[in-house]
Amino acid sequence: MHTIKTYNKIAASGLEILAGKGYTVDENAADAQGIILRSHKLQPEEITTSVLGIARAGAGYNNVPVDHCSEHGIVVFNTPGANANGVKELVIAGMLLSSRQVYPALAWAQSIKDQGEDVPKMIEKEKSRFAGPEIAGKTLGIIGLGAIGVLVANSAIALGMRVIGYDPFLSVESAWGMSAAVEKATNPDQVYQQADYLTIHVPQNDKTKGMINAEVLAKMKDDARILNFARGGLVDNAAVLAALDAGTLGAYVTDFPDASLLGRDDVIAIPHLGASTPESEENCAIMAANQLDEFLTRGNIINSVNFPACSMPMTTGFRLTVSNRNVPKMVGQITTVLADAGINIEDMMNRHRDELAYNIIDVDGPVSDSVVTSLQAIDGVIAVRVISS
Ligand SMILES: NC(=O)c1ccc[n+]([C@@H]2O[C@H](COP(=O)([O-])OP(=O)(O)OC[C@H]3O[C@@H](n4cnc5c(N)ncnc54)[C@H](O)[C@@H]3O)[C@@H](O)[C@H]2O)c1
Ligand SMILES: O=C(O)CC[C@@H](O)C(=O)O
Repeated sequence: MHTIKTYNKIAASGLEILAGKGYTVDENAADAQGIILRSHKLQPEEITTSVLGIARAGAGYNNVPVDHCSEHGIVVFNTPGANANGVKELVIAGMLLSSRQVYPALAWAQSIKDQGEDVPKMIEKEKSRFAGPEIAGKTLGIIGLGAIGVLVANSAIALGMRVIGYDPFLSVESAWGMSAAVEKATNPDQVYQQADYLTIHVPQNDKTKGMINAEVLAKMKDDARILNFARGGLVDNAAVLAALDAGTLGAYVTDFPDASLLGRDDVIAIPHLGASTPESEENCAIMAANQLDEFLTRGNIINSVNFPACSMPMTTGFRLTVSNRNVPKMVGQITTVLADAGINIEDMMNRHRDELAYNIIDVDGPVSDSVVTSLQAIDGVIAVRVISS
């Protein structure tokens, strides 16, 4: 049976699924076939040649060396939407915290602890320093209308806000789930210019890194508040600090603070708690465990970030999976090897995504080592697995 190596604290409900199916789950495993992790920044040298699949129990996978995995035919999974509600709730809290100055107000209240009977009088006298606007009637701008962005949009509408969102790759699922009251921007500037609150919910990648920079900040209202529950690298912290110092930005709420952001009343620094709820942690762990099990035991790919979705029920007791570069004549060469070995294909699925393709082939009998060697020898084939039930 397979071994799964874990990094970070993965919810027991997910690990129990794997243990219940006979997997060995071990944070010290040396030659695991699967890895489950959360925010651990996985290095290529930590991925042994035994690894077939890696499941990120969460949405963002910029801590996994995906290109390296693709080169070696390792399938990387994430758990879309599984922690979206946890993040949404903290985003709403972040808007309220930054608006009503809850953070400096609480700190001040604690600071007068030794003032004895004067405390109630001081509170009434000083409270006006911490007044702040309500969010109802204000405009929330959202960049990225995926699992989290849509939930935030719908909740903000329910709280009486006007919501304008931008997502050039809006999925059908997001469109179905989003309130019709959400206004669709055709470019991000429309969002930046109108937002009283701006929240970003996009993945961090080469195209989005540093997207909130001095140029964007210059387009925003002077008292706008920015919320970043996506990734630290999306925001240019130096530009944010300069805008806060210049009084051209109201506040910055971030789940990804670095040292430069700490110790200020106008920065609400949260230690990456967006998905730290029992519900989100369990949802992510269960989804990650089930996807890894489906892949390791049946070769089915669900919610991969580098390979195409490809799954079908096992029609025979003998299955082959082949990953290959997405170039012409691969299927022909693979099926020829099987035909030459007298192996009959009962069912087959071939899917591709960008530069990679994946084949599930159910055959009528055992596949010998020499057939596997012939398949591996085809130029463009990355990995071959034999699975039998
Ligand atoms: N703070 C936390 O604990 C926490 C938890 C979950 C997710 N996250 C982060 O939030 C991100 C979003 O999570 P999600 O579950 O909503 O992911 P998702 O994949 O469901 O949604 C991301 C959306 O961003 C859109 N997008 C991509 N590039 C864009 C661009 N340049 N401009 C506008 N939209 C763009 C996509 O089309 C997609 O709809 C994750 O990638 C992760 O980094 C953080
Ligand atoms: O595992 C976590 O706590 C954070 C997960 C979050 O950053 C994500 O991208 O899903």
